[in-house]
Amino acid sequence: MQAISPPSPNNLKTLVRTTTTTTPRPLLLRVSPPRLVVQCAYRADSSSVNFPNGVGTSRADWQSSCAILASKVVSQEQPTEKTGGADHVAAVNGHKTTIDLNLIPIQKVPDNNKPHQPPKPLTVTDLSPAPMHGSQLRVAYQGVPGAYSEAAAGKAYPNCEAIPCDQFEVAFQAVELWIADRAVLPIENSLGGSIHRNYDLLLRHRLHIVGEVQLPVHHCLLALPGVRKEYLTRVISHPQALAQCELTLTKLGLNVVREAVDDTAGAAEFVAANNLRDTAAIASARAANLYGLNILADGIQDDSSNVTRFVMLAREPIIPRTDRPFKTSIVFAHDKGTSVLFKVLSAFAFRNISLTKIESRPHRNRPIRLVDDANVGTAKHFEYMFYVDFEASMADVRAQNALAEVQEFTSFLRVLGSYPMDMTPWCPSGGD
Ligand SMILES: O=C(O)C(=O)C[C@]1(C(=O)O)C=C[C@@H](O)C=C1
Repeated sequence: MQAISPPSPNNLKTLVRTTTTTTPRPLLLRVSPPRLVVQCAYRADSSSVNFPNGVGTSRADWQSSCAILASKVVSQEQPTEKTGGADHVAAVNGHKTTIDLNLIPIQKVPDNNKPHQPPKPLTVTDLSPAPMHGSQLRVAYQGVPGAYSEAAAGKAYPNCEAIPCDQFEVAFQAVELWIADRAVLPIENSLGGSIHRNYDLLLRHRLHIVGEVQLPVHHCLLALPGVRKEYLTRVISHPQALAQCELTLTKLGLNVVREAVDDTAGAAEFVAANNLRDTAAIASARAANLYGLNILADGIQDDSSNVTRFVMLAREPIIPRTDRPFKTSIVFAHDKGTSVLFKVLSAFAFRNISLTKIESRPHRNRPIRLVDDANVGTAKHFEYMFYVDFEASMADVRAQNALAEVQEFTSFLRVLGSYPMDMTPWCPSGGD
């Protein structure tokens, strides 16, 4: 198996930005230094139930504690420092005063199969907040047109204006600064696993998850017209796409260098714009169409039911309901690391609430906990933030009680969102 070249930030920027293609450019914002924003959405009062000895109470204890805790849910959002601000919008495509939000999808000219010249980029005067009435919803996504995230934005919000952003962080900021109304971001893939960057950004920013969409991801191997597999020395794509196609690439005899770039469609654009005859891109059929590439191989994901789950983010949460299936996403931490994990998870198990996802990320504020033992030395435990998705609405009393109990065992708890589950019929061959 070939090693994937580490994505050097400078190279990545160069890859996507030095192209001369006529497609819309992604939105670029200057990103402020990372700050951890911590807020507690649910709290119990000070008369909370304590478990003697920390661990090891019986199931009966747990259940009675659940009943006691039932009345203790207090919804309270702590005021936190706002991330971003108008002053953060400064560097856009290398210019201080110009922002490029070319939003109109490229149309094909039927006879020469070349894209139209795109409309003129928008300027800084277009940075005013979105008009609330009679206008299209503006949806930020990471990548360039033809990216799967753009397709996910279209699935989540048909007829929206899709705003390309060069990084995930920029998509968050676009919503915070009212440049966009929503962001649609990948969070996990059935083959490649979690998109960790977005888990970290969910915590750092104050946006709310207001929905999810699951998009079948159907990858193609794209190259310039006339290029054959035998000519290839390199395959470029988003790291997730490379991971999702690794076995198939090997089966196709493509034991060539893999190189990671910012997004799949950006890879296609790069191959086309630089007339690379030794390089193929993994991207969607739509990207092939947009950038004038041929499809050398179709459906090259290692599993035909390859699906990426995206979350929709907004400045305000939606009001949870109980008349349709809802999911709730939370993040929590505890001073004693993983030792409370069982207690937290049992709060859901005892109420028959199914968990759909558990993820852990390093606790950036306190990554290591030292435990001294005079006899044997010092144990160095890693500390985590735990992300859990469960199948219940926050309007459901079971979920409220479960969270009241969870906060008893956690030093930090935040509800990231309670939102309708994507229940669209299963259609894995649906393509991109
Ligand atoms: O590069 C793209 O086209 C994206 O939309 C990003 C992304 C991802 O981050 O996982 C989205 C879906 C696919 O899983 C591959 C890549």
